[in-house]
Amino acid sequence: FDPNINPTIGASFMTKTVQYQNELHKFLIWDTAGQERFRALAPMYYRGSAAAIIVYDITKEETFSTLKNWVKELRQHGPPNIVVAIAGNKCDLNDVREVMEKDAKDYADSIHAIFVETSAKNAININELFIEITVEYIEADVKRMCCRLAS
Ligand SMILES: Nc1nc2c(ncn2[C@@H]2O[C@H](COP(=O)(O)OP(=O)(O)OP(=O)(O)O)[C@@H](O)[C@H]2O)c(=O)[nH]1
Repeated sequence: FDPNINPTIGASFMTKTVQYQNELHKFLIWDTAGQERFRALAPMYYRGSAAAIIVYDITKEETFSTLKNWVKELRQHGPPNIVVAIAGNKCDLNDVREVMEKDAKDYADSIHAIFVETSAKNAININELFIEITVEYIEADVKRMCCRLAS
């Protein structure tokens, strides 16, 4: 975590490896810029993706509304089997919270998305988020394989 990080220009790339059931799973991550002026670039990155993490700021209600637009866009133009996860970030700032955890969780459930509140600053629930995505991706993959074998 770098408190003085500059806003993302276009997109930035990073990797993260998580361990789940004695296997290592490597994520190749495109962090797309949040600013509206870069919005048109996002499809280049989510088009071939296995998962998308949509992040809002629990201290800013408007970021939760923007998130809903991203969900709509992903559903319309993203890969059909993409795993969607919603992260309510900055949960270390609970005293200035504007988005209730229950409201966000109810919304995530309604669209069958993974939901966690995170703090990039205090490293809360970051690994858990990636583990949940790993589990959902593996389960979906197993289902796909079973369908292929059955047909
Ligand atoms: N308190 C707190 N501040 C955070 C946390 N995560 C990010 N920030 C701060 O929030 C600001 C924005 O963080 P960014 O990572 O640039 O946010 P972003 O949404 O990726 O922005 P773009 O790069 O423009 O897409 C920075 O000042 C960060 O230091 C967190 O978990 N807790």
